[in-house]
Amino acid sequence: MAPNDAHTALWPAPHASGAVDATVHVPGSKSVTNRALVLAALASEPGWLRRPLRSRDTLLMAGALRAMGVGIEEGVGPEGTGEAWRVLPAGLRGPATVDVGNAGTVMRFLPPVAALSDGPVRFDGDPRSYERPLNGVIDALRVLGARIDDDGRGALPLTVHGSGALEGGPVEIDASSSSQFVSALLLSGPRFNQGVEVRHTGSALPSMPHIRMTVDMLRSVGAQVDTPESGGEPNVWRVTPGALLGRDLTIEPDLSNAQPFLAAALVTGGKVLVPDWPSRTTQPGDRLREIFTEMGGSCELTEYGLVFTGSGAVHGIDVDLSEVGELTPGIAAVAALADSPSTLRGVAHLRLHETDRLAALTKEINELGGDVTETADGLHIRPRRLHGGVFHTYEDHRMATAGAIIGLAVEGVRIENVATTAKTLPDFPELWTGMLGA
Ligand SMILES: O=C(O)C1=C[C@@H](OP(=O)(O)O)[C@@H](O)[C@H](O)C1
Ligand SMILES: C=C(OP(=O)(O)O)C(=O)O
Repeated sequence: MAPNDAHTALWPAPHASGAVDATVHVPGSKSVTNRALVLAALASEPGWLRRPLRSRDTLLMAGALRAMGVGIEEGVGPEGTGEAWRVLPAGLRGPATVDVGNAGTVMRFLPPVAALSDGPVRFDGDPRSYERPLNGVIDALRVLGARIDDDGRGALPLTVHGSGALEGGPVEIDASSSSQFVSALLLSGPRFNQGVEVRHTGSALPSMPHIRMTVDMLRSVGAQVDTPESGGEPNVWRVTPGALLGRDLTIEPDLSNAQPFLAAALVTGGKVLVPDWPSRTTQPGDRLREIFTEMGGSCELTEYGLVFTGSGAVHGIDVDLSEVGELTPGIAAVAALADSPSTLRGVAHLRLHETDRLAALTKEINELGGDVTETADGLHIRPRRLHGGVFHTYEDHRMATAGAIIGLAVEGVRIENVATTAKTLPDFPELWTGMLGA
């Protein structure tokens, strides 16, 4: 295949001839892997990441940290089992160049790290990365003492002129367009001279579980973090300055990437086991147990993992997805196959994700004969009999997996650029056909 053919190639989405019955080993979490890499890079001693996700977003994060002088070596892990990365923190260096691709975690989490380096760090990325909001991070870093050159749009490309340290202290931001602004400032906060106090001042903050993930992971490497939940003021997070420990961390499976496989059990009336589903987690994908149960399935968390079983019936749902926005494309796909209408709410910020997900889902499901309308903050989905056709993906991994869910139930769906799943799940086509026993 010529280099650009992958972008226009059409993948015939497999149609399920019966109920699926499979065990699917889902690779590590993108959000946990990229936080673990940042925290290990900022630590005062080496650490291990076991079973890290190796996908475009996490390889970009590792590459960027290496460019700033951090050692990230291939290893087999302290017990000699499983793939692992050994992270060797070092004085952060500039000049360096960072390619963020279209990874929200890389473009938001790394400018604060770059502010701690001893020289200029240039950030650039895919065309879409220029359109994704970064103003919360840029403005906050300037208030906290950083020098940043950008073109004044509050977005990429930009250069952070690191001076070896950052003063830190209190800062107000409007993070209503992305929770990643808050996570970004908290993750590097222990290394700022005064730590950091982040006060969110805008309208509702999305993706709260991802902020809890940031706080949990900071605490697990020894940081002191005060949060609204720990008795602090609403919308205020405070991180005390201090050294971070190097940890030996095993990365949980990516529960948002487990979504299409659970959806397969739901829409085919089958059964899927996802091994190593954590019994306690901050990942938003854990909410699927409740959401897909309401949509017609049932699940059991066993010693082997999560067993999700479809009943043969798929019901519509009325749900606020503001906390778990990244689950929207997969839920919309299932809702398009349901026996009653759905309303998905609280996700206006998805217009600023990998693509405008509300517009993309509406257009692509309707082009297969569906009846979806956009609302101010979500989607109305009235199920209709769908037909085959091309499902465009707009370089959005979750559009590709949403199209694959529909393809299970609708013959003749062809997914454009299924390779875009490499952002977080490079093995998707193989895992999908493996699940179907093909
Ligand atoms: O911090 C994270 O790892 C993420 C936070 C969320 O971002 P938004 O708050 O921008 O939706 C989520 O959608 C994204 O997939 C991952
Ligand atoms: C919104 C997402 O990614 P990002 O980390 O690029 O924001 C996502 O994975 O659904």
